[in-house]
Amino acid sequence: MTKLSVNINKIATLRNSRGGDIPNVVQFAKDVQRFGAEGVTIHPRPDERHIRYQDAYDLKSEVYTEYNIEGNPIPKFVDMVLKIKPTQVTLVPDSVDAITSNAGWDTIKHKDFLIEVIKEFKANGIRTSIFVDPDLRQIEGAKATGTDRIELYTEAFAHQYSLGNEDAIKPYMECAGLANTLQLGINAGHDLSLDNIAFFKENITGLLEVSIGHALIAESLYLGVENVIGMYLNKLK
Ligand SMILES: CC(=O)[C@@H](O)[C@H](O)COP(=O)(O)O
Ligand SMILES: NCC(=O)COP(=O)(O)O
Repeated sequence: MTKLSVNINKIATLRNSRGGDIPNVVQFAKDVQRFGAEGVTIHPRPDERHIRYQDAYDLKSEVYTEYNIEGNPIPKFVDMVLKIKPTQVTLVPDSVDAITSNAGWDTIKHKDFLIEVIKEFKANGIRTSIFVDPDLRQIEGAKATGTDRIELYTEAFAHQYSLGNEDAIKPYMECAGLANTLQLGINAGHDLSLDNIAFFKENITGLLEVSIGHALIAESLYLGVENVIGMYLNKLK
């Protein structure tokens, strides 16, 4: 079964745009869970452009499904995650000024660093996942870090699929096959949408979780949040 984790970054973007507390991020997280989401994902960036560190603390008591905090493991981020102890932490090698996540880890070059930071999170009972490109060498490197799971970075698939290129799924299928052999859990995310999620899901064996935000929030502007979450859940069955 593939769990749907709703990334609520863009709710925070809208909230911050007027300087107040509308829409309320915590209430939105409560509502998406009530509508059937099986997880809530946030990605507090160092500039707090959308999710603030305080949001991460505020959400802890209200997320009763799976709580996934994503980010680059800079000291401030690591400290915050160790204090909150979410269900899962997803490590993403974002640069501070990145407009959005745009690359997976070089799990070979950063092996020693990842081993240490993953060990610390696991010692605190936090499930670990690392954001990776669909590259077999990176999957092998991920196994060496001791991570529980990988998150396949799906932007390349989403873009090519939107152009009609279904072959773009092939690297992801190969990487999923290797991950299953290595007993690495498989998550996926970035630019997944109502248009591409069913095709992705049906081709990826062992997909445990998808985290979806940008498209889901945009689709909800037209179709409604509860309706859209139901549509994703149906496509993930
Ligand atoms: C890692 C990833 O692709 C997403 O988790 C990320 O949260 C998107 O960040 P923005 O919402 O800032 O684009
Ligand atoms: N890890 C991916 C995520 O949380 C949401 O990415 P997107 O759907 O906003 O592109």
